[in-house]
Amino acid sequence: MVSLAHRPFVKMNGLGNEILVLDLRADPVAVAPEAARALARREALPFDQAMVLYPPRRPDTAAFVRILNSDGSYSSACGNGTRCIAVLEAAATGSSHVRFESEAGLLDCRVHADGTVTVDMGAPRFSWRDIPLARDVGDTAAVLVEGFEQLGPASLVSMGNPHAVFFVPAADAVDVEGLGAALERHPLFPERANISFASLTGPDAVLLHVWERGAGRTRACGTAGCATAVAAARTGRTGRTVSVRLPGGLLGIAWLPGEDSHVLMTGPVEREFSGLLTPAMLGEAA
Ligand SMILES: N[C@@H](CCC[C@H](N)C(=O)O)C(=O)O
Repeated sequence: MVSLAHRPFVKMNGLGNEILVLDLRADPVAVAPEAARALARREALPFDQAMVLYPPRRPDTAAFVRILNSDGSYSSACGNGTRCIAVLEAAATGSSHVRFESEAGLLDCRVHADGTVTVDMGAPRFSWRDIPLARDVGDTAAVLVEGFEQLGPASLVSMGNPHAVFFVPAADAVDVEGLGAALERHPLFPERANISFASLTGPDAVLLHVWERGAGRTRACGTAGCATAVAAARTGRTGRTVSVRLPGGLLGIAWLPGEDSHVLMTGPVEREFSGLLTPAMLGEAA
């Protein structure tokens, strides 16, 4: 495996969701799960997701993006990370309209004058095979999860990655770590799942705490914000335009009209610092 030492990185965050950007378009190499885990250590470059940019596979995109969680596993989607790479690409090209491709499909991004970014996150998917679930559970809008019936039904949805959303009376009071870790690996979810706990705080307003697959509790998760807004609208709790407040701040989510319609996510990003990866960060001998 080729070392990543001396490659450039940019450390960013999207509402406190810690994002490491590795642009490998000029010299593409695979990022092994072990390298991701080494980089995510507290003494290296702690991140929730690494967004790794590879040369585009389609002429109408800026890059093909691979996404790694801090535990070294792969994801097909990361909303907060997509806003981060959109801002970098817009700054590099001078264009406010940027498009990427990921395993989940095309990601159309608009960078606004105030620095916020809107990403077209694609259409939610609701069938048990698409999420995926271990078996046909009937209506995925409301599913009692075995062993966790006290939480009430979960709304299950794929935003390119699997999500279970529990609507609870007080999301602030939930044991996110305990329940999230157990539910992430529940047998109902063969590819594990991102676990959200949401409370309605007003008309079309939701408070959200998230346990992320492969990263644990995070200050924000863009795809979970989308999944929660979709689940809230689908179950009649809200309309299709929802404000989602996370510990890291606010996301605006709009699910366009129609069951097959796309979800637009808007929120800010922060660029923190940049540099070159060192052997020490990668856990390699210098
Ligand atoms: N933080 C992300 C989601 C990251 C991927 C997730 N942990 C998974 O494995 O599906 C976001 O902002 O969407």
